[in-house]
Amino acid sequence: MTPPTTLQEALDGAAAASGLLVASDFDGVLAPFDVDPMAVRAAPGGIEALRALAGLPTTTVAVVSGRDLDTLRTLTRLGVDEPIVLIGSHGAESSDDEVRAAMEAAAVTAVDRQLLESLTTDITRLISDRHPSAALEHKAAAIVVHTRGLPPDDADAAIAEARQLALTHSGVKVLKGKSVLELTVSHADKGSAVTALGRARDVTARVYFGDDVTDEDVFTRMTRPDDVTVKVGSGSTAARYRVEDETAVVAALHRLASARRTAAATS
Ligand SMILES: O=P(O)(O)OC[C@H]1O[C@H](O[C@H]2O[C@H](CO)[C@@H](O)[C@H](O)[C@H]2O)[C@H](O)[C@@H](O)[C@@H]1O
Repeated sequence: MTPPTTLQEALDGAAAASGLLVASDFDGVLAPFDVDPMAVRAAPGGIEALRALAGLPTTTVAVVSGRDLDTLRTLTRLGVDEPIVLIGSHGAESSDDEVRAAMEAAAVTAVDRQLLESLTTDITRLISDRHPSAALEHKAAAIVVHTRGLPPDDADAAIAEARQLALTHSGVKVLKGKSVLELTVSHADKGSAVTALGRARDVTARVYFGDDVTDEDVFTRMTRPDDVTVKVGSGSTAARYRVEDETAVVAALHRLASARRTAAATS
């Protein structure tokens, strides 16, 4: 069979799979950025499209994020009884038992928590003494330095100094995201969590939307012919397809839901 050449063809192909996993990153993919991380809201229609997909037969839906699980639930407004899997803290946390079991070896330990505590003390002092206009976000397994909205020189200096300081704490992983430097003690990654979910549900096609470096862990793991990997926005990527922004993601999700509904009705 000729491989699909456009995203639409690829989505239509995935829609006909016997078992389908549809997973999406949150910030910058389902939700536009905001200077205040807690003021973020999902783009209109995105969560509704995920709900529509999750209601279809043999279709697994997940929202995957660097956010804490609790924060992700609050921001997506997805209820605990809804059949949509949440994967938080870059794979370290999940609402799904099988994903949690698969990621157990990467769980945060008491030693990791101690490391995070001492790192947090040092980073908090650095930011309050030298970069008070940068903001800090505290998560279960990480501390995040936020620089969105700062003049570029100030942002660069805050990130560079925080990175230097983090490197003096052996065992801390440094993730450079969009206007953020995430300093984490987690050993998990989104790619392992998403592929574990796909295995647990026995899916034959997987679709993933992501925009940032941590989503590349998913893109590089999803290389089967029927996998559809979609990078949102600019920048180099291992994804097979690209869309411009959150609005295009919502449109793609609705198209996928509609094609899968048709496939289910005719099978
Ligand atoms: O994996 P994601 O769902 O993409 O989460 C990655 C990080 O997203 C958040 O930061 C980003 O969104 C903020 C709100 O719009 C924005 O202010 C920041 O500049 C972005 O990088 C979140 O705050 C981080 O904890 C996540 O790791």
